[in-house]
Amino acid sequence: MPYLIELSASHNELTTFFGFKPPKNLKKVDFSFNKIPEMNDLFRYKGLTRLILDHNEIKEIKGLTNCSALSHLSLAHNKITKMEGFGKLPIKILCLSNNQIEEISCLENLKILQNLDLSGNKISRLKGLENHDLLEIINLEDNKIAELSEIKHIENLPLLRVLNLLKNPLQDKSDYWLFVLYTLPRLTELDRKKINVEEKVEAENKYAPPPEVVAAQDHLKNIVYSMMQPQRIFDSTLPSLDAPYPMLVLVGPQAGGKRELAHRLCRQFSTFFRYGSCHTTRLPYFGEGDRVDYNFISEEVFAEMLNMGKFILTYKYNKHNYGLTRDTVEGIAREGLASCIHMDIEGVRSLKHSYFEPRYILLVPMNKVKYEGNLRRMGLFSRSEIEFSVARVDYYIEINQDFPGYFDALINTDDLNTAYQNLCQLIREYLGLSDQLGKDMSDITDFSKEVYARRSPENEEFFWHLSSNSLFSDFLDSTDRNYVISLSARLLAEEIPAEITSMQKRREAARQALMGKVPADYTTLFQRGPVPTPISAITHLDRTSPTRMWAKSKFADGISLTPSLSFSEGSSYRESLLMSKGTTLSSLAHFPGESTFISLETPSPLKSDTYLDKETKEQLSKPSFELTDRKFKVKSPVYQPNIRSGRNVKIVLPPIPQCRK
Ligand SMILES: Nc1ncnc2c1ncn2[C@@H]1O[C@H](COP(=O)(O)OP(=O)(O)OP(=O)(O)O)[C@@H](O)[C@H]1O
Repeated sequence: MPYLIELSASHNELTTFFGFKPPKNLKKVDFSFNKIPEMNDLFRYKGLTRLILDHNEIKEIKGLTNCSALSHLSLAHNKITKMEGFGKLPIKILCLSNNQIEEISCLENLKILQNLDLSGNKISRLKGLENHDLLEIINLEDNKIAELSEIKHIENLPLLRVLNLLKNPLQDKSDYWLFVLYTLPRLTELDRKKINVEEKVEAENKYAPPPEVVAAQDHLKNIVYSMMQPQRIFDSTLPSLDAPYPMLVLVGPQAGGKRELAHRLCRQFSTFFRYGSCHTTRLPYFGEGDRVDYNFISEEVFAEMLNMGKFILTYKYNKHNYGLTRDTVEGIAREGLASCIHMDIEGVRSLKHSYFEPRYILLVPMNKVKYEGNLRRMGLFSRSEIEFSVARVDYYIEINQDFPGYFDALINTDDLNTAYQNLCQLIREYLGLSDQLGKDMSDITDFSKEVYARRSPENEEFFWHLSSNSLFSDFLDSTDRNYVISLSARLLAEEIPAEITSMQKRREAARQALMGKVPADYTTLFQRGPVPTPISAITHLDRTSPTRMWAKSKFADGISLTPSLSFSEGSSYRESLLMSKGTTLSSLAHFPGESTFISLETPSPLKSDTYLDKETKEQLSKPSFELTDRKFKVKSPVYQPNIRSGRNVKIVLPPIPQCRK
């Protein structure tokens, strides 16, 4: 049969094959399911392209070296123990499944191999599969591959699309799936399952998360851990809900002068800012003080603090952990001051996810040669660390260019003194301070006190004149702006059903709490520990009864309360804004002066709270106190005023205007 092209002799009892003169054109041969124990030398079968010898009793691959056209060889279900005898054949499809092979070998010359089936063997390593640039499909099901690290042998196969590692011990590894997807990003099918895009993104985010994801995860983690702790109203929550707590964040590359500038700034603007020291697990550099520059802590303490929900943000730099704690910020806010903090860009990314709206000042040494020299002179960093830090200069500049507005200002720190002058100028502008005012910061508090002390219905006109011509105008304008910005954002944003339900629940809980009703179960769920009674913050008052406390307050001693929002129904919005921004009944209670009239203030959040319904507002605005002949008498306590700690220490927090994220 000289023209025979295809021969199928499967399912017989043949013990040998090709014991005849080969037909010239024979290309495809199937001798599967026979009893062939040994392969003959096929040197005469040069035209053979496909040879199937599955389900025989062959122990050794041999006799193929002259089959120069063989592209498909299948020897499944035999007794082969070694991969050998392929020579330089142009094999594209090789099936050796269900044999007794322990090691992948002799494949290096199969340069155009595309499909390899080694399932059902005893293979434990993937070594030997490298450099097969055309390999698209690998089936290694039911083998003994146990280590995820084996995957690295196939990670550079550019065309690998389908991989089967089912029934291998490495399947038991918890991160097997995502690890393989991350290591072999070009796969479309793994373990007979199509891979979807979400899984690929998940794998990428797990093993090489982009910085934005790291920051988002950090924020998420810190929020969750902090929510697991007893909840309280933070000192940094300003009475006007629309005004963010003022914060200044200096950001820039390592040892670029952030810390030094922050300290100098806080010294000069001590009536506005307090240095907020981050926590770190790195060792102190020469000259750095514990709790002065950083809080130096061990890895264990850091981890514990993290779990206890202490941090607002954390980040890693140079293998060391850094974090800004809630306590740091609240401690400063309690004193009525703004926080001045410095951190790396990683921290900023996380902080930008929070509700804080700081001013971010980028401090960059533009002269990289000088910066490198500074780093070297410090003698603290290795060569690679210095190179990394210098490279980060461009990184910071790129972020600033690529994301306009990401930082509020950029200051060149080549010369620290000039940088400081520029920084001061900037801060004065933010604070709305004229040069003259800025020169004597210590007067600010007195000045503010004076303004407030003079306030009364009689001199209201003077007050407005003053406030519209001084730093307070900036203060008010900024509050207005914040209000408008946040209001428009709120109006524009479409809430999803879950958000709407959540808001309704929160409003209801707030309403009920304000009405004096027992909070709903879910409210108490979060209050594991004793929830601080707002009133307890006023330490000089009787704690036993809120009502008595008010009655026994300093009025009796002749100290007056200046009206706040509680002239309320008739009071102007402008007034409300002014008074709500940190000027509270309790804070003003410290200033002696004429007691013109008194009424119990409605806490400013309530006044500005657009969520309250009419009925609640009316109830809340009912005066519970009355002044007759400068005497103070309790009528009926409608609710307990929500006066928080920290609200009564300083009058005005620095008016950092306009939020920008
Ligand atoms: N442009 C500069 N010229 C001279 N010295 C500088 C300059 N910039 C920083 N330094 C010095 O480098 C040292 C490190 O600065 P600093 O601690 O303020 O940096 P940092 O940015 O806070 O660093 P880290 O992020 O590591 O805490 C300080 O002694 C500072 O005086």
